[in-house]
Amino acid sequence: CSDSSWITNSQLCLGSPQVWEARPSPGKGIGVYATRVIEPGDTILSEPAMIHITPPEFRDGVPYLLGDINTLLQSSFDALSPQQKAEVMSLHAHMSPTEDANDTLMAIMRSNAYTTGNSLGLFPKGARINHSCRPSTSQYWNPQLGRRIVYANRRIEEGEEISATYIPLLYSHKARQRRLDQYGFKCTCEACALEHGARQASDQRRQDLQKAFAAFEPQLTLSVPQSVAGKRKARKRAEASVQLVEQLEEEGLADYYVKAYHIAAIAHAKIEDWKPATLWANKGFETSLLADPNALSAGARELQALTNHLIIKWNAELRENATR
Ligand SMILES: C[S@@+](CC[C@H](N)C(=O)[O-])C[C@H]1O[C@@H](n2cnc3c(N)ncnc32)[C@H](O)[C@@H]1O
Repeated sequence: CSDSSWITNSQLCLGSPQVWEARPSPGKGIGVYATRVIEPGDTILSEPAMIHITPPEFRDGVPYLLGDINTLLQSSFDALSPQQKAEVMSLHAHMSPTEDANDTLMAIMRSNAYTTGNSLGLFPKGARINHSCRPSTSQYWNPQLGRRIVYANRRIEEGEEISATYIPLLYSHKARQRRLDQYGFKCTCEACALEHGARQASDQRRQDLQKAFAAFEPQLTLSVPQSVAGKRKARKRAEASVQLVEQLEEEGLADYYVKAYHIAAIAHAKIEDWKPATLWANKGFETSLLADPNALSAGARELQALTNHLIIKWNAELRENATR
C-alpha cells in the first residue's frame, strides 16, 4: 500500500494499514479498530478469499451431503501455503460440544465465512470484525475484482471498534440472539444493551420495518391510482414511506437504506409529488453507489433510470407552473 503505484492499484490494496488494526476487544477475543476517522463510504478492507468453495446446489427433498462440503473445504485448505494455513488456523472457531479437534476447520468456516453469491468465502482479515446489531460497516462481494469490500456506512471515530453484522437485522433482540447462538456469544451491542423499555421500542420498530417492507414490495410500480379512494390510500402510503426511512435511520440499519429510499421515491411518484420523489430516488441511487461505485448492478441502474425519469416529470411540472 505504500508503493507509489498504490493510487492506480488501490482496488488491489488490502486496506491501508492506517485505517484499521486488529487487537484484543474486551470480552470478544480479537476485534478491528479504526486508527483514524473513517468517513461514510470509505473502503476499510478489500480482500480476496483465502478459501472459496461453492457447495453443491441445495435441492428440495434431496439429502444435503455435509461430507461433500468437508471434502471441498479440505482440498481448498490443502492447496494453501504453510503461512496461509497458519493464518486460517489462527481464526476463532466456535465448537459445539459434540465436535472434536478434527472438526476445527469446519468450525472456523462456520464462525468466520461470508457468502459470495452462491459460494462461501473465508476472508481472514475481515473475519476479525466483531458483530453488532447496529453495525458501522456494510459489505459486498465484487465478482469482477474477486474481492469482498467492507466499507463504512457511517462516520467511524478514531479508536472506535469497527463492527459488521453476521445476521439479518429486522428481528427482535430475542430472535437475533437465537441466530447468534451458532457463533457462541450473547450480543451486548448498543441495540441489545438498551434498557427494557427502549429495547422493546427497538424490537417493535424492527418488526414493524420488516412488515412495512413486505407490504410495500408489491407496490413498487409507477402506476398512479385514479380513484378517489386509491389516491387517498396512496397519500397515506407516501407518508408511511417517510416514516419507514425515519425509523430505519433511527435504528441505524444502513443495509436497508437503499430499499427504503426506493420505496419513498415510488410512493411519492404515485401521488405525482415529483420533487420529493426525485430527491428520494437520487438519494437511493447515491447510497447504492457506496456498494457499487460504477453502478454495475441492476439495482443501481434501476435507481439511476428512475431518478432520470422523475427529473423529467419534475421539470415538466415546474414549466407548467411557470406558464400558469
Ligand atoms: C468472525 S469471529 C470475529 C473475530 C473474533 N473476535 C476473533 O477473535 O477472531 C466471530 C467470533 O467473535 C466473537 N464475537 C463476535 N462478535 C461478538 C460480540 N458482539 N460479542 C461477543 N463476542 C463476539 C464470537 O466468539 C464469535 O464466534
